[in-house]
Order: sequence, then structure tokens, then C-alpha cells
Amino acid sequence: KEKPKNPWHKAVVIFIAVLGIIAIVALVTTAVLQNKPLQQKFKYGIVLDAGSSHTAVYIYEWPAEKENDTGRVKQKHFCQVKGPGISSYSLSPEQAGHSLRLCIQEAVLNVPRRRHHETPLYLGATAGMRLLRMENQSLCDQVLGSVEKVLQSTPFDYQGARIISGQEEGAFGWVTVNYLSDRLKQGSGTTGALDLGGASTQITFATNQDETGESAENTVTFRLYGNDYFLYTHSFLCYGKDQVLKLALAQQTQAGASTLLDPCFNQGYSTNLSYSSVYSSPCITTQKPLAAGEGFTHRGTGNALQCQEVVRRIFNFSGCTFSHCSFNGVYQPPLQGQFGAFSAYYFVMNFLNLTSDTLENNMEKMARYCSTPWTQIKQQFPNVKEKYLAEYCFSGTYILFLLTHGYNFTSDTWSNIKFIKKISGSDAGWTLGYMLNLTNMIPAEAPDTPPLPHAGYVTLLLFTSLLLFLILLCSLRSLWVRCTSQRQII
Ligand SMILES: O=P(O)(O)OP(=O)(O)OP(=O)(O)OC[C@H]1O[C@@H](n2cnc3c(O)ncnc32)[C@H](O)[C@@H]1O
Ligand SMILES: [Ca+2]
Repeated sequence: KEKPKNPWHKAVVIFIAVLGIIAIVALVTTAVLQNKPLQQKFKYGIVLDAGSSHTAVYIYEWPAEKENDTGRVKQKHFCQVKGPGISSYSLSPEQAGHSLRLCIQEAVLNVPRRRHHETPLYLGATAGMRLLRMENQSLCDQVLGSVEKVLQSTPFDYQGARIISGQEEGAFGWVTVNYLSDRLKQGSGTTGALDLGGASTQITFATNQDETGESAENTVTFRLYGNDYFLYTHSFLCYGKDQVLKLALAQQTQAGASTLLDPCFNQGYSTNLSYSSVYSSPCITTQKPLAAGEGFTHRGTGNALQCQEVVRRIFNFSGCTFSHCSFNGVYQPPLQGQFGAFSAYYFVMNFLNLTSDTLENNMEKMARYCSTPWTQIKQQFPNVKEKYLAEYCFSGTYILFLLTHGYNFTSDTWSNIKFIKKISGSDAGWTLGYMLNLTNMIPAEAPDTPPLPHAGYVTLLLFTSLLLFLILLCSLRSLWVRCTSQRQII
């Protein structure tokens, strides 16, 4: 006689099964939602690069909760200020601040209004203002004052306008290049930074600690993400491409002649230059020649070898009191590793198509470009700004000479140089490194990494829930079997 089945048994088993499934689903859902990244809240930072030839406004953004992660800050917006660099407004300082307004308005539109008050705004001025300060501290202060007035009136969190040192310009360029190429966290080999501006040029690279002892002014140490970096850096004031052209023109017009035949300009190129446009720069230490009139005719003869000799004369290779020197008696340890060359290095070498060839081939291409008649150059590049076009022979010859004879790159190490404009969508330059440093977004010590990244955490949880579910299922099944098959034959 079969023992009556207890109707409650089935109900109990089904109830436990449903309960178990609900518990597991609730567990997984909570875990996933609990750790779902918060609504991406972004933070912003703005840096104005007040260069000798122009001012540029960079807006950076990053996910708010990931501030200390490397490589998270990206360039969101770039605005090139119309007109010359702020140091050119020395005779009408008010115009310096006014010239920034359009790009500031663009910045106001590109940063969400609710973030304006917490968005730091910095202005860093470079070699153009260093030269103005050398010439006339009062005019320099007036220009900075005019800029400060405009920046203080913006809705952003104004953090100051100042002239950064050449050392800062070099070191922060290095930080930017290595932050964007994600080389800081791994503590692996870093990339050197080569920056060519209009009024100065910087070289910065990591070196061995014992190499830094010879010249304190050329040494910068960083502790980033738990790694110590001993950097060599030097900024050559007056060796930006605009100022070095003035040095070359001054060298060639010492006799005060009314015509200059210049091998660094294409055959057939001719323009009138005033002596004051050359000799007014604080980079020119020689006096304007007494015999000189108001101006001279600047005529091109387009000869690369003779141009190299013109360029050589603006370097001084004697008088080195250190174990190694680059030029002008400046200490430089042996070059190490890969290099990123940006700003005017990129503008010029990219135009001349000298960015991906051997040094020997580049020298030949350069010679061919310089010996091309000016009429042919203008026909070939009708849309390129004439000032840039006319100077490419000089600038390219200068860059090749600076990198080889100046910094001692050779045929073998030439391929270590990459000519770059951007890295992962952000411009290579000192501004990002400057902001990262001032906002403390590169911690000295590596931030604690979570034991398990979010995805790993959810996977683990899903796996254990599945395991739990299977165990529950098996135990329920055996319970079911026992209940339903329990028959007592009486
Ligand atoms: O660092 P400093 O010395 O203050 O100068 P800067 O910041 O103004 O210098 P840039 O790197 O902006 O530009 C350097 C030079 O490159 C020139 N330049 C800019 N764009 C160029 C292009 O497309 N082709 C050739 N030259 C260019 C510019 O006129 C400057 O003479
Ligand atoms: Ca610059």
C-alpha cells in the first residue's frame, strides 16, 4: 500500500528552487550594478601656450574618478590664437590680452558650464617673453598684466600667467611625450623630447644618475608612479628657427652691403629686409654695421653646401669644460634611447619629406630642395604660406646640422628620432606635462591597483553564482527524487 505522498513535499522543493534562483539573480544584479562605472563625469583643464610666434589654447579632459591613472587625460580641443605671440604686443600691451578673447570664448563653449568654476586655467609663456624680459622688464610686465586681466575675467578657475623656464619647457615636454605614449607606469625605457620653437629649442632625455652630476642646471629629477627619472635637459635660447635665421642674416651682413647673396634661400628668391628687423633682436649681440643703410636686398643663390657653412658659423664648438658638450660650451651626456621631435621639427621635416629616411638620403633631398629655383618651388606649393616656403631650405639645413653636429646624432642613431605632431590624438608639447604637474595628476607613488578589475570581479561572481545554482539544482533534484520515489509498501 503506497504511503500517501505528502503534497507539501513538492511545494517545498519548488519553493526552495524559486528562492534560490531569485537569490542568485539578485546577487549578480547587485554586484554588476554596484560596480557599474558611475556616469562618466569628466573634469577639464586649460593651458595657454604663449609662444614667441603664436599663442595656442589647449583644453584637456579626463574621467573624474580615474585622475591618477596614467594616460587618461586627452586633448579635447585646440584653438590657435589669431596674430603673433604675446611678446609682439610690447608696444600695445592691451592688445596682448585682447588677442586671446576668441579662443577663450571657444573654451567657454567647449567646457560644460557646470564645470567652469572647477576647471583650472594656466598660461605659460616661453622664449618670446624671455627675450622681451631681457630687453625691457616693464613692457614684459605690462604684457603679462594685460593677459592676466583677460584670463581673470573668464568663468574658469584662473591659476596664473607666468614665463616658464627653458628647463621647465624641456622637462614638461618630456613628461607629455612619455605620458601620452604610456611609458611612465611601466618604468620601462622612456622617449627623449626634442622641441624646436621660433625663439628657443629644447633637448631632454633620461640618463643615468651618475651622468647628472656634471651640471646641476641641466638636471631634472622626477619620481613618477614609483619610478625615479634622472633627466638631462637644455633649452638653447635664440636657437629657435626664427631667431637662428636672424643670427645667420646678421653673420652675413657684417659688411653692411646693400645686397646679401644667401645660399640658404632658393635661386631667384628676392625680398627687401630692414637692418632693424634683424639687429633689433636681443639674440643679436653684434652691432648693426656702421656702413649699413636702412635695409638690404636678400637674394637666394640656393646652395646647400654653402648653406651648411652659413649655419655652422652660428654654432661654437670650442670651449667645452665638461666631459662632453653639444655646442656653445653646453654640457650634454651621450644620447640615450628613442626621441620624439615635435613643433617646428615636425612642421619643417614633414613638409620636406625628411621624416622617414636615412640621414644620407635626407642630406641629398635637402640639397635638391635648396637648389630648386624659387619660381618652381612657388609653382609646386601654391597654397603654402610664402614666409614658411621661403625658409624651408634654411630651416631644414639648420635642423639637420643641429641634430647631427649640435646634438651628435649619427647615421646609426638617426633612426631613433621620430618626427611627431600628436601622440594618441594629443599634441606633443610642454602644455600637457605642465598641467599634469600642477594638478598633481601624476602621483609619485604608483596608485594601489584594485585586487580585481571590474570585469574580473563580475566574471568571478557570475562563475560562483553559476556553481551555486548547479549545486542547488543537484540537491533539489536528489530531494525531489527522494520525495517522489518514497513509497512504503505496507
Ligand atoms: O617655443 P617658442 O620658441 O616660444 O616658439 P613657438 O612656440 O611660437 O614656436 P612653434 O613651435 O609654435 O613654431 C615654431 C616655428 O615654426 C613656424 N611654423 C609654424 N607652423 C609652421 C609650418 O606649418 N611650416 C613651417 N613653419 C611653421 C613658426 O612660425 C615658428 O617659426
Ligand atoms: Ca613652443
